[in-house]
Amino acid sequence: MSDEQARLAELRDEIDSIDQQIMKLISARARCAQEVAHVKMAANPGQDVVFYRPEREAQVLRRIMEQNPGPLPGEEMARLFREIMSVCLALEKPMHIAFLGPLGTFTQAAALKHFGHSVVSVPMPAIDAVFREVESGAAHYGVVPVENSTEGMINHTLDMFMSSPLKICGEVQLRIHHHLMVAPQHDGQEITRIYSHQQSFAQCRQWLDTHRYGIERISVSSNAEAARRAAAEPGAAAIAGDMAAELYGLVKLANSIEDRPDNTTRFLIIGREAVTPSGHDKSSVLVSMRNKPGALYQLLEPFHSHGISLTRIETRPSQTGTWAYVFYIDFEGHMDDEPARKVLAEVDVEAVELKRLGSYPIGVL
Ligand SMILES: O=C(O)C(=O)C[C@]1(C(=O)O)C=C[C@@H](O)C=C1
Repeated sequence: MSDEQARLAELRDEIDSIDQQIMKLISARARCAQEVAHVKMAANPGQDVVFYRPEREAQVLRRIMEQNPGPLPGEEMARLFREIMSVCLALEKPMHIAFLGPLGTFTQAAALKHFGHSVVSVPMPAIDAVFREVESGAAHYGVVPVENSTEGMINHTLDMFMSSPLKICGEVQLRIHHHLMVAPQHDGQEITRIYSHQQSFAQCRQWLDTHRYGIERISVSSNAEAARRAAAEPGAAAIAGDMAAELYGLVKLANSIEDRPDNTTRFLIIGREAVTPSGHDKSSVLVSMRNKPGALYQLLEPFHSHGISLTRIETRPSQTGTWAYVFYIDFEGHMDDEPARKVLAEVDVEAVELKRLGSYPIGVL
């Protein structure tokens, strides 16, 4: 045996022994999670127990990132623990997560990034269908896109909150990489049309104008649908992401063709229960103000005087009156925190309607 072989054998023995320890520790952790489930059930006999605790998960992931000794990057270490928690939660109770489908969309990728892979992810045909699935109790939580760094807000999602009783329980951001892809059996053939979602076309406009100018662009309901068509039709290509490429077995002709390298979409997790403070939270409210001079000032002034930072304010037409508007506001902190309570009490006095959409941990991964 050469020196190299001897050293490799020694290191592999060490890895085997470490794996053994990791396995024992993960099993011990899983038994703890099972015990947590028993405690939760005993404390709420006969009730619909909430097993998923977003605030606790965020705390665990933050601690892992803070204490990670390296050489693995903190985010990679947290991703491993994301999956460990996901499988522990599945032992307590398998979670059904509705998402804006079909299979292979970026929303599915976001759902798996947020909840880990040990959930049952259920594709829905539209954003309102995701809301309905969670409202009816058929799914525990839902995942919907809310904004893209290139294209702006997804108004359909914002508008759903005007009528839905659901709460926002979390957020997750996903870097969006678009690829131009074709079916392997059609690779090398002339491309006569490209399928994609209109948002993806918008995010790749410059690249397409430069590299595939003049080829017909056909908007379809999702990137995954675009990939499905490209898989079946000669002469067709799709712009879609990795999940869709994998699902339909497509080959990439060009990688990461989005015009902006930081192209990111933010998704919301919607559920039926409010989330308790995690220590690093964000809140969302919808406010409808009287249509009079100074209304916006009156709305924003309490946030300023109590030192609360707004992270977003969007205006949407109200669904009840012509030229009436509602403000969709995100701010730092949890609604149960004293300053936020005071602000919302003051806003409530001036507002026609104040709807608390939820407080939730700021996305960790
Ligand atoms: O702490 C809890 O309440 C648990 O159920 C345990 C645990 C975990 O594995 O750490 C699992 C699921 C919850 O979403 C949060 C944390």
